[in-house]
Amino acid sequence: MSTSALRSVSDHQRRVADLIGMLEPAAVPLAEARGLVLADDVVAGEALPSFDNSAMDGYAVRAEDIASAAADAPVRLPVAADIPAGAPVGDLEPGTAHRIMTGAPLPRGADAVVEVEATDGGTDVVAVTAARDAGSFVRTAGGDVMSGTTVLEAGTVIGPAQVGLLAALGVRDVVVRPRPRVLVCSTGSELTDDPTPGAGQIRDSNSHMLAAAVDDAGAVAIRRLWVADDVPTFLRTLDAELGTGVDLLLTSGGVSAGAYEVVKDALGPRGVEFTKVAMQPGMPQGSGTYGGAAVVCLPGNPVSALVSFEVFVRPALRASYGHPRPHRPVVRASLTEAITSTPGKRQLRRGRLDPAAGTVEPWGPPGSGFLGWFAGADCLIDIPADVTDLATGEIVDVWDLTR
Ligand SMILES: Nc1nc2c(c(=O)[nH]1)N[C@H]1C(S)=C(S)[C@@H](COP(=O)(O)OP(=O)(O)OC[C@H]3O[C@@H](n4cnc5c(N)ncnc54)[C@H](O)[C@@H]3O)O[C@H]1N2
Ligand code: MOO
Repeated sequence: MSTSALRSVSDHQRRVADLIGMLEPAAVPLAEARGLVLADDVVAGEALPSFDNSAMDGYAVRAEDIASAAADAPVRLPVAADIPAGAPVGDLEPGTAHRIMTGAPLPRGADAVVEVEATDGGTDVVAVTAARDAGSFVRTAGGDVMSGTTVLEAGTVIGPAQVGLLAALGVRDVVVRPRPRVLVCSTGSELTDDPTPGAGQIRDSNSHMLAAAVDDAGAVAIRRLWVADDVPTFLRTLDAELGTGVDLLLTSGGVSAGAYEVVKDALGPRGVEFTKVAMQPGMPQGSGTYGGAAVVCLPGNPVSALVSFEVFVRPALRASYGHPRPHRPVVRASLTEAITSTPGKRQLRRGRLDPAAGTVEPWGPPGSGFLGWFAGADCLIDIPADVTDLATGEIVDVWDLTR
C-alpha cells in the first residue's frame, strides 16, 4: 500500500473518539469520585466555617478588656470556662476569659482570641501580656465559603482538595460522567500464562500493559483475557463477555496481513473497519462497534500497542468522561542526537525528556518490539509525517508521558 492511501493520525483519532463518545452523567459516592469530572456545578448548602471559631489555642476574650495589656503591665482575667474543640457555643461574661482550643466555637460576647504564648497560661486566672484587636485569631462563619455560592464548577477535575471541600460541605454523592468500562483482550496462539513458556510460546504482556494503561487513563479495565488465534473461540468469548456494561472492547494482535489474523477475520465481516494509519509504530488499526460496545483493535507488537493506545485510546477515554485535558501535555525540546524517520508516516519515537535542560534524548531503536527500551523512556518524540531527517539540536514536540 502506498503511503498516500494511509489514513492520517488525526483522522483516526477523531474516529476513535467519536466511537467511544461521551458517557451519560450519574451520581457516584464521593469516595469513588477522585479523578472524575463534575458534570454539574456544586452550590454550597451551608457556610464554611459553619460557626465562629478560634484559630489558635489560647483565651477567648473581649478585645476591650485587654486593650491595656503589655508585658510589663499584664491584665488578669478570671478563667470562667474551658472550651475544647467540639464543645457547644457558650456565653462569655465581660471581664472574664475562656480557655479555648483551635477550632472550638467562640463564645457569644467574645470578639478576639489571645494566643497562649501571649499569656502566662493560667487556668484559674490568666495574665494577658499583649493587647489584641477585635477579630484577632477568630475564624468567622462563612469566612471561607458562603452558603449559596457555587464552590465548584461543572468541568472541574475532582482531586484531593475538591474531595475535602465536598466532604466538609456534607456532599455524599457527586454527579460525574462515569469511568468507561473496558474489556481488554489479547489474541495469539503463541501466548501463554504458563510460568515456563514452551517452545515458540511467549507470555501475554499486552493485556497486563493495556489494562494498566486503561486504569491510568481514569477508565476501568473490568476484565483482562487472552484468546488463541481461532475465530469461533474468539467470537464465543466476546459474545459471553459483551453486553454486560462494556463501553469499549480493546484487543491487541491479529490485525495485520498474516494467515491467522483472528481479530480481523472475526470482526472484519461483522462491521469493524481495518485500516492502515500513517504512523510508526502502530500502522495497522481496527475500529468499529460489536455487541453494543465500541471496538478498538490495536496491533500486537507491544510498542505498537502501547503507542497506539497513547495516540488513539487514552485521549478518547479521557474525553468520554469529560476530562478537560484529554491529551498528554506537549512540550518543546531540543534533540540530543540526530534521528531519521520514514517518509509519509508520523513517527512517535520513545525518548527521555530533561525538562530542566530543555532536551530530549531518543531512547532505543525505532522498531516496535523494543518494550525494554520503552519501559525506560518517559516521553514520545512526535515527528511529523513529512520530516525524514532531524539534526542534533533541532526543536521537536514531545509528549510528556509522566503527566
Ligand atoms: N506482511 C505484513 N506483515 C506485517 C505487516 C504488514 O503490513 N504486512 N504489518 C506489521 C506491523 S507494522 C505490525 S504492527 C504487526 C501487527 O501485527 P498483528 O497485530 O497482527 O500482531 P501479531 O502478529 O499477533 O503479533 C505481532 C507481534 O507481537 C507479539 N504479540 C502479540 N500479542 C502479544 C501479547 N499479548 N503480548 C506480548 N506480545 C504479543 C507477537 O508475538 C508478535 O511478535 O504486523 C507486522 N507484520
Ligand atoms: O506499524 Mo507496526 O505498529 O510498527 O510495528
